[in-house]
Amino acid sequence: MADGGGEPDQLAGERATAQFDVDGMKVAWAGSRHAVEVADRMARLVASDPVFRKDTRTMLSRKELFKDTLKKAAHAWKRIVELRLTEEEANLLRLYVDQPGYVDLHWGMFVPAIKGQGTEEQQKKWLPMAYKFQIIGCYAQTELGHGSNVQGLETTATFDPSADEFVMHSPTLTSSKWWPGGLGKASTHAVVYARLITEGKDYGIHGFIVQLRSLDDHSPLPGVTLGDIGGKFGSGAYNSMDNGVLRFDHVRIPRDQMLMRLSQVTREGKYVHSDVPKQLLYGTMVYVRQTIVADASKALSRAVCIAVRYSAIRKQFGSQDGGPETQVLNYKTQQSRLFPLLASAYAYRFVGQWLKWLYTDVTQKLEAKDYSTLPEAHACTAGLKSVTTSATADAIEECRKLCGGHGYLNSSGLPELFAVYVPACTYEGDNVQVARFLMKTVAQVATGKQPVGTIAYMGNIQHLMQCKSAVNTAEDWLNPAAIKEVFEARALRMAVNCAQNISKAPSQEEGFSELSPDLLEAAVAHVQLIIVTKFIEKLQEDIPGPGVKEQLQKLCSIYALHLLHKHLGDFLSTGCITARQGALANELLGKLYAQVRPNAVALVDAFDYTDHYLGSVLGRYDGDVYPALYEEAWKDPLNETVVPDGYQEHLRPLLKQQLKLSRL
Ligand SMILES: CCCCCCCC(=O)SCCNC(=O)CCNC(=O)[C@H](O)C(C)(C)COP(=O)(O)OP(=O)(O)OC[C@H]1O[C@@H](n2cnc3c(N)ncnc32)[C@H](O)[C@@H]1OP(=O)(O)O
Ligand SMILES: Cc1cc2nc3c(=O)[nH]c(=O)nc-3n(C[C@H](O)[C@H](O)[C@H](O)COP(=O)(O)OP(=O)(O)OC[C@H]3O[C@@H](n4cnc5c(N)ncnc54)[C@H](O)[C@@H]3O)c2cc1C
Repeated sequence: MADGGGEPDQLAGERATAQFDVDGMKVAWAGSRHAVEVADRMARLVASDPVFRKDTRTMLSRKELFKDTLKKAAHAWKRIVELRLTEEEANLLRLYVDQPGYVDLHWGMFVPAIKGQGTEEQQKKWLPMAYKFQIIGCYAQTELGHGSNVQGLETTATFDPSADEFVMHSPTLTSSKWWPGGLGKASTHAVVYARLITEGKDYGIHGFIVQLRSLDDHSPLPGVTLGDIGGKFGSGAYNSMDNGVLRFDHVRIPRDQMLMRLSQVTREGKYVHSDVPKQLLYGTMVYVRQTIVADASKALSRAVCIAVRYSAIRKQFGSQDGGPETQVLNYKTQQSRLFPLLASAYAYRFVGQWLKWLYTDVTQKLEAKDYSTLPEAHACTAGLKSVTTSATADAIEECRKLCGGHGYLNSSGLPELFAVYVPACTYEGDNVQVARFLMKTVAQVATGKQPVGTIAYMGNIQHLMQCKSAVNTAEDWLNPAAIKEVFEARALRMAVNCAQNISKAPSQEEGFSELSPDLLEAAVAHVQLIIVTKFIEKLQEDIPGPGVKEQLQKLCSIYALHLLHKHLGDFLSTGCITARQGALANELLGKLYAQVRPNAVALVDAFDYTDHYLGSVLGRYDGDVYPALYEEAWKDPLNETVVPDGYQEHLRPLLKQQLKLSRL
């Protein structure tokens, strides 16, 4: 037993109570036995390499942190090349290095933008250089004056037929590119979004590949002003990233650096639009939003892993007769706050896996010039991105609170995790696009068109507008069909209500604007239905391993029923359930929490995170929390001297003066 009541063996005891096969759950979480093996190997590779240490990261100055990020990125690349890692392995290695940096944007947005919007010829020219890191790229879309409103961007790319070149220019202060990651200090190139002007006409926003820095000495090219936009929220955290500012003063680039898959400018300056839909301009955002959903489950599962393990270690208050103190995980309030987050981590994981499949499917269809599923892919990625990121940010903060005071220490890993994660709510936009898609679908259903995919349920309008839930006992809520029906009815009724109210407005745009808060709620209901449905569908698959499916069934019920409890107002006001049925759902939740309790530690073990990746003294696998907390404190630079800097100037004179006064 450790000093002061911490019991490392406590977690071994917790693991012994698990009622399922943890290895089987690891496979369900990772997606396949192969995925577990690769992830495990890459996580250990990173954890055992001293260059990837991150335990003092929050104590570094911004400059030190940035240099450390450059070092880690270069070292990661060296290992990738030396070990001839596959793309899958390399992606995982970067994930476990766990330090935001220019490489995220290079691989995550620059390369996909060229792949999605470049012609075959352009891909052949630029991608090999990007793949070998002969150039470093970023994605320069947002400006000081406009972020969400992409059509409002002001940077211009004016074609000069006499030189066969585009002239890139920043005409106003607000047209300065502002925010792009990797732009400030690292990138040599960018995909820049600018208004295309040719033959005196403005054709709107298009993408251009622009070289920004010399490949010899990294200095900005003539006419290019570059810098970092300054420190960001939290210590360590996203400050490792050089989010940047960029201005152009009549910078010339060759015509063939306009990304020309969607539209072209001819040698004479004629603008030609191809048969590819113009929405593909936003294709990189669909791609990256899909990865952001997958990242949500990673961030959430890390926070939950820390909070569950620590809650099993931490004890507060004894029994009335002076018996042993209670693990805080045994408090019903702790369970009712923590277990829905545990269930959400699994729910987001499975919806993320499905979304990856959807994206791959859409990409294959686009290659075959079938654009029919693009609107649904856009709505799903935008909606899921928005719902999962905001819930995850809230959940990380909730996990911090669930760890009490120690959760507020940097060494718990939770403050930095929150600070790194929270901008995910902001970048890549909000939910309004989903609502537009829903309103279009409602209008199409009214004309008799049968919707497909995630909106197929809307075709069942006759039933869903009128049905009443048949739930009569708490256990009836264990039936996935009962859950699905009420989530579908709620989402459809909220969408139809919005459509009806919009139709009463003087114009559709006014209706949209007036009802946008309600539209947002309808969009959230639709997205929550998708998450619940994909979890239920996952359970229809063959899931090997004793007890694994049973645990997932419990988590699925918890995920859905906690949403029902949280949004009870929606379910009641749309008449989908009665107050009694709502109370029964809550009753079942309490029972499910008790059933999850003995499995909680094993359920977070199934995430298979190394202590390095978790980066938390509270979430250690061995549970030896108190000695680690104690040891971490002494590493703080403030403890380098016993008497602090500043004592002679500010403390000593004060104390002496007070002493003199008291002697008077
Ligand atoms: C690697 C990890 C780190 C990530 C770092 C983050 C990087 C970034 O932040 S990059 C910058 C991201 N920027 C944004 O996300 C901007 C957010 N803004 C939006 O999404 C806006 O709503 C935006 C741009 C779609 C509005 O576009 P605009 O053309 O004015 O609007 P709109 O008329 O609504 O849309 C036009 C059509 O395109 C469709 N559409 C919009 N977006 C997409 C899309 N991504 N894919 C397919 N179709 C789309 C709409 O549904 C609409 O279709 P229809 O005409 O059939 O109704
Ligand atoms: C850490 C970080 C990294 C980033 N990386 C990149 C990058 O690599 N490349 C890049 O180009 N950009 C990047 N961005 C920029 C990011 O994409 C934008 O911040 C984002 O799109 C939001 O735009 P904005 O900041 O202008 O907010 P605004 O659009 O000004 O939004 C402010 C508020 O207004 C609301 N709002 C805006 N329009 C509407 C509307 N039509 N209806 C209702 N409400 C609305 C928003 O929801 C928000 O609440 C990054 C941002 C961050 C924070």
